[in-house]
Formats: sequence, structure tokens, C-alpha cells
Amino acid sequence: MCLPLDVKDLRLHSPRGRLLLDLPALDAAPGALIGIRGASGAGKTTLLYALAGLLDRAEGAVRWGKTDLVTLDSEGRARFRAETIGMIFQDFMLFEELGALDNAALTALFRPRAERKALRASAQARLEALGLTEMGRGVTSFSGGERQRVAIARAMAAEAPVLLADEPTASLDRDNADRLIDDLVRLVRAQGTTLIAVSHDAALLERMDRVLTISGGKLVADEVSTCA
Ligand SMILES: Nc1ncnc2c1ncn2[C@@H]1O[C@H](COP(=O)(O)OP(=O)(O)OP(=O)(O)O)[C@@H](O)[C@H]1O
Repeated sequence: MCLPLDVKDLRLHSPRGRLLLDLPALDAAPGALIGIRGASGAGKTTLLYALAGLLDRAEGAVRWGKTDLVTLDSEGRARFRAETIGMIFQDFMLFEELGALDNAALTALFRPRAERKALRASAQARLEALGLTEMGRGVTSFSGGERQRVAIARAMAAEAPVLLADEPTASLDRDNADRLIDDLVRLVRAQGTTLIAVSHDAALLERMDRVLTISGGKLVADEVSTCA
């Protein structure tokens, strides 16, 4: 699936009327790796959530291909997200009582019965590609780096064309963060996935094709990375 991102006049107000995001234009080619940086409270996570269609009060347009998330109701956005967007978070968001494969294949529960087996096989293949082989092992015994790999496998199992990441290395020590960045970049490049990652981690940002800087809810820099 080839889904360019095209954001136009995106504005978002808080329930009390404070302007949280104000982006006249932002685009991304399919398969691009884009970092988002900025000070605490700049609006990075808010932008990521707007790109995922997780916010109700957005104005303007957030188009992934022909679909404008702003014009969809929350049910339509959830459906689009399930098919199109994988997400990973700083704190992994795994189900502690489940094993690696059950976590990575979790979205199979929300799929038609006929698709479940293939999704589980795909989740297993992603785990193996990320170096995890103990499919049934409970995730509570996994290291932070291993947990984030399970989260990546879950986010990518359905072969969603877009992966949104919120501080994916922030809970990891330097060694684990560096290994995770290598694996993440290798996997998204191999699959042609568009990656948009909010991060303070310079080692992650320098592996992106472009780095956006957000300040006060506005895009203040959009730079091509020289290291990618
Ligand atoms: N629902 C909301 N109601 C009111 N204010 C909000 C809401 N959501 C976000 N904000 C405010 O918007 C601003 C941006 O928040 P956001 O979480 O996007 O920042 P951030 O750049 O991701 O920061 P950090 O790096 O600390 O996570 C903050 O001042 C936050 O308090």
C-alpha cells in the first residue's frame, strides 16, 4: 500500500481553547523515515496522535493517501488505523500476563477468523527477524530491549504501511537503544514502511531521512538528515 502523508492547515485546540498545534503544511513520501524532536511540551506527541487519528477536535486535513482522517468519525478512524497504522510507545504497552507471540499477535483477535492464522505467522516471523525465538516466554522476564522488539513485531505484524513511534528508546539503556535502532531501521527499510518517530535520542534521529523540529505546536525546522 502506497500512502503518502499530506497534512494541510492542521490546527488543534485544547478543550479550553488553547492552540496546541498549528501546522500549515507537512508531507511525507511513502517509506520515508522521519524524526520529530522538540522541547518537552512542544506538541510532539500531540502531532503524532493527530497523524494516527486519535484526536477528536483536529481541524484542517490529515491525509494518508486519499483518506482524510479529519473528516472520518472515530469509528472510521479506528478502522483505518487498524489496517494502516502500527504504533509503539516508550513503555512498550504489552500485556504482562501473555507470552511474546500472544502479545505480538494480539491484533489477530480483532481480525476476521480467516485472517488470524496468517497474522499469527506474520507476528512470529517479525519476532524471529528481531532475534526473538522464545515465542511462549512471558514478557515479564524480558529485558526492556526485548519488550520493545515484541511491541515492534506487534505493530508490524499486519504489514501496516505506517509505523508511528513515541520515544521508542527512552526506556532503554544506551546499548539496548542502539541495537533497537539498528533493528527498527533495518525492518522498516526492508518492508518499505513509513516511520515517524518522536524522539530525544540523537542516535535515532540521525538515522532518519528527515528531522522535524516542533516548538509551541508549530513546525520550526524540517531538515534532511545527512547521516541516514
Ligand atoms: N487534551 C489536552 N488538554 C489540554 N492540554 C493538552 C492536551 N493534550 C496536550 N496538551 C498540552 O499540549 C502541550 C503539548 O503536549 P505534548 O504531550 O504533545 O508535548 P511533547 O512535545 O510530546 O512533550 P514531552 O516531550 O514532554 O512528552 C502540553 O502543554 C500539554 O499540556
